[in-house]
Amino acid sequence: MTTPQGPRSLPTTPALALHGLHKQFSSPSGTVRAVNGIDLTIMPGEVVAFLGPNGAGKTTTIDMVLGLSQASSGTLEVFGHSPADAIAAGRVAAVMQTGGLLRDITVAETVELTASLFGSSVAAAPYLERAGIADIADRMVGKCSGGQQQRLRFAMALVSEPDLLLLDEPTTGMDVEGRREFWSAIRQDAARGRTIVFATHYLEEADAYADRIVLVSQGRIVADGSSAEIKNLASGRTVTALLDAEAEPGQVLDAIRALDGVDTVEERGNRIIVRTSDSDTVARYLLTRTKARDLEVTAENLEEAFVALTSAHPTSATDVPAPAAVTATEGALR
Ligand SMILES: Nc1ncnc2c1ncn2[C@@H]1O[C@H](COP(=O)(O)OP(=O)(O)OP(=O)(O)O)[C@@H](O)[C@H]1O
Repeated sequence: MTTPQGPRSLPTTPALALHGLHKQFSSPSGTVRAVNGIDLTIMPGEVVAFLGPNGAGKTTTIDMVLGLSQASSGTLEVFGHSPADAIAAGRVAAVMQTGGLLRDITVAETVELTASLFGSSVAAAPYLERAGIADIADRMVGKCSGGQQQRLRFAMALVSEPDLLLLDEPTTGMDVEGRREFWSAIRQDAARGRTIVFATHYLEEADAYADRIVLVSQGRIVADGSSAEIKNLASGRTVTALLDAEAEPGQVLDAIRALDGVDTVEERGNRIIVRTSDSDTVARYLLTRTKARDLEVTAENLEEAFVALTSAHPTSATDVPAPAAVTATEGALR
C-alpha cells in the first residue's frame, strides 16, 4: 500500500524480543533457575497472555522487562531498546497486583498526581472514562473495592500513553463481575493497537482475552500459540460419528487407524470415537468415504491442555525445590 508520504510498512521492530533469557536466584537451599532460557518475540498490537502455574517465572520475566531486575544472561529488548530506555521514554507501563496507591486522596487526584510525575498536568476524566471508573472520580482510594483500585492502576498506566502495557495477575482476588469489567476496559483499549502482555493464573482469562497464549512452566516456554492451537497441541481433538449399520465397521476402523495423527479409535455400538491431532483428515474421511453421520468434533478445554503441558514438562529447571514464591511487584507501579 502507498500513501502520499510513501509506502506504508507494517512495524518490524518487535515490542518485546527476549533471546536466551535466564535469571537465577541464590537461596539458602541452592540456586533457583526462575527463568531458564526464554526466547520470545511479541509484535506491536499483540495481546498476549503469559500463563503458567505458581513459580513458573512469569513475574520474574515481567520484572526484567520493566527493568526492575537484571537478567543473569541473554538479551531483552523493548521496541529495540533496553528496558530502562523504553521506560524513560514512557513507552512501557505496568499494572501490578499491589502497591502504588495512596488511600487518602481521591481517584481523580491519583491520576493527576501520576501525570505530574511525568511533568504534565492533565485532566483525569478521559483516563477514568477509559478505565471505566469516571463515576467514582471523587471517591477516596481507600474506600474503593479491589476491582476499582485495579482499574485505577490501569488509568494511571494510561497516563503516559504507553505502547506496551504489562499486567501482572491484575485480577487476583476480584470477583467475577469485577474481572469482567476490568477486562472489558482493557480490551476496549487494546482495540487502539496497544501491545498488551498479561500474566495470569486464570485459564479462562487467557482463553477469553488473549490473541496468543505463551504457556510457561519451570522457567521455560512449553507452548506458544492461539488458545485453539494450545488446546490442540496438548490433547488433539475427539471426532465421533455414527457409522452406517450396514457398513463393515472392522474395515472402517482399520482405515481410520491408518490415518495420519490418529491416536486411538474406540467403538461404542454404532458410534466411533477417534482421538486425533488431525481432526480434519478424520472428518473428511468419514464424510466422503463412508456413510457416517451425526459427526462431532470437540476440543479439550484449555484447563486440560494446561495441566497436560505443564505437568509433562521435566522438573529440571530448578536445582532445588522452589522456595515459597517471592515476588518483586510491590512498588513497581509507574
Ligand atoms: N528474589 C528471589 N529469590 C529467590 N527465589 C526467587 C526470587 N524471586 C522469585 N524466585 C523464585 O523463582 C521462581 C519463579 O518465581 P516467579 O515469581 O517468577 O513465578 P510466577 O510464575 O510469577 O509465580 P506466581 O504465579 O506464583 O506469582 C519461583 O520458584 C520463586 O520462588
